[in-house]
Amino acid sequence: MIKIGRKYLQLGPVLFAMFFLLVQVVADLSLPTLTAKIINEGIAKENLPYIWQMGGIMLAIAITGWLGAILNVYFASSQSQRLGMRLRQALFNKVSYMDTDNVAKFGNATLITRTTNDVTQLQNVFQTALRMMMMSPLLFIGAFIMAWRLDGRLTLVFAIALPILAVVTLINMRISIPRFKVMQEKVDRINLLFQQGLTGVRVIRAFNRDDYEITKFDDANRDLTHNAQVVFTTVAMLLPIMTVILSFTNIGIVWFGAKLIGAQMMPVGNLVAFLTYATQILMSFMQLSMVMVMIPRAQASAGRVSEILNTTDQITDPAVAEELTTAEVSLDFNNVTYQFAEAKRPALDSINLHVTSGQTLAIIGGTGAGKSTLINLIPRLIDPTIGSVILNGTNVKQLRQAEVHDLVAITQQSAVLFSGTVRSNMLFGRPEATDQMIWDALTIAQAADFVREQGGLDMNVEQDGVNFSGGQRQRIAIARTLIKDAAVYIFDDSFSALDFKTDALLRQSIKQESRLKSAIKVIVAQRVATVMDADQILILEHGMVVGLGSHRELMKDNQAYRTIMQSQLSEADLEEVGLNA
Ligand SMILES: Nc1ncnc2c1ncn2[C@@H]1O[C@H](COP(=O)(O)OP(=O)(O)OP(=O)(O)O)[C@@H](O)[C@H]1O
Repeated sequence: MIKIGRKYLQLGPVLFAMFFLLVQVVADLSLPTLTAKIINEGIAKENLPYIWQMGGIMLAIAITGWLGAILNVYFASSQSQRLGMRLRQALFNKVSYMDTDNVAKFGNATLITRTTNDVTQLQNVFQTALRMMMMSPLLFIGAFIMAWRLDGRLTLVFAIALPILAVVTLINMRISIPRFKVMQEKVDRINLLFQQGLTGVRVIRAFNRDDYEITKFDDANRDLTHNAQVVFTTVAMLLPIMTVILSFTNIGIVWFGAKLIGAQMMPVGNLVAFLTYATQILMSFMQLSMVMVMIPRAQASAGRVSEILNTTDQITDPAVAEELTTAEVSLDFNNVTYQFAEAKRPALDSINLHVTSGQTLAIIGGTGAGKSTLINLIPRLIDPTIGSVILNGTNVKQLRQAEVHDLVAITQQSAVLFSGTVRSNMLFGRPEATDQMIWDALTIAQAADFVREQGGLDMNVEQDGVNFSGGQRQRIAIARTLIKDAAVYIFDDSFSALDFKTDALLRQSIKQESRLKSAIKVIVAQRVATVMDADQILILEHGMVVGLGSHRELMKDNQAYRTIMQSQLSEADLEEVGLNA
């Protein structure tokens, strides 16, 4: 937590906050003594000029203290808000560049809780630190010294009151601190269930699991509520206990004070001032204990936030990046093997590929064969466990990630659209694109007609593109990939949501578009019809290459390819390609 404070707070404003706090504390501590003086010297001796003079001084001190308090709150609040703002930004930046593996390891729910809830905890504790945490010890010690100066004998009352208060506070902290610490994890769980419930709402409904999900959420919600109730009730109980202790302390002070006054050993004003100091001592002690309860929770939040900020990514820019020396487009896989961290066997095993400018590489294979893993290696979303991926003659590991991302355009398996308009989604692919360029890309992707019909480029796109059909979403996502000026265009099973005719038209348009002529196209597909006219067809099975060649070559001597053909094409189609059913 201290590290976070040192990194995100500004020294100047923090010193100002401390200074103004000191002004307030000095004012608060001097007023009771002046009250004693006014009573002892002014009221008791009926010295009106003295009362006026002292009254004026007290008013000036009160106003100074009040200004000190306002300015302290101003600096404390602006610093803690600034810390929150910068911390949220740092987290967002970190997550934006984080390895996809790390993002998956944390999970969306906790990343959101940590960026919102945990940062708010830290913001609150720093706000409190710059005020209460500094004020309470100063006030406690200061009031004790002032009370001692007024009458050392009366301070013996605290020898009874403070130990009782300390024991009560310790018990309170022992109950509340562990529960405060786990609070964030319980909020995580709520977020996770809520997110899952929202994204999976259709599946849940289709399987009639609404009650099950609702019960699960209810359990988590009750758990959080119960925990919070215990914590806050325990902390709240401090106040009435404190009031009782304070009342008994005051009774003790008045009792002994009256005796001292009766014996003419203490003036009346001192007793009045002493009572005020007693309140300040006990109140600041209680405030301090409440702050102490906040610290472990904030410490837990600081740990959770730092865990994200300190995550080391496996995929980083090289210390000295290489420059691409050629504009010649090519893609090579040299003996590439990839194994997921916890997996028993590689998802890809010894893959060798050589694709040249203008070629289309199609990748076909069953579910889990390793198709997505293979294409994720191209834009360096993951790095090979063994071997290398060479783009335009250079190992992608030697290039800056931004350069690799510039060279590769990709449409993921599930089309992701952002809330905004069709235009804003398209500009995501190419910020400087004109309307004409956008329409051209939409036309190639067979999306122009329905976009025109449904409202044009300014048509609203809702979050996740829910106001489009699956096929329409897919086509806009493809258009967004096509508008980019890239060396390699990748379509990860992106044509699966399209009907046969649109699929064929789209591939035809991509082939004819002169801008895309020299680029490499990588098409992952399940349908043979989609891959048949590719220059190279790669057949993957359990991460291994079981066939690589053109349709004609594979038809001749590749049993795996022939089997896929037989399983997918009609008898008439098989006759046409020379295969009997
Ligand atoms: N994050 C992961 N951790 C561990 N194993 C994984 C992970 N992602 C994928 N795998 C495994 O790696 C293998 C290849 O997965 P991949 O997603 O590349 O298959 P795919 O051919 O694209 O499948 P599909 O056609 O179903 O999308 C599978 O056996 C899968 O279970």
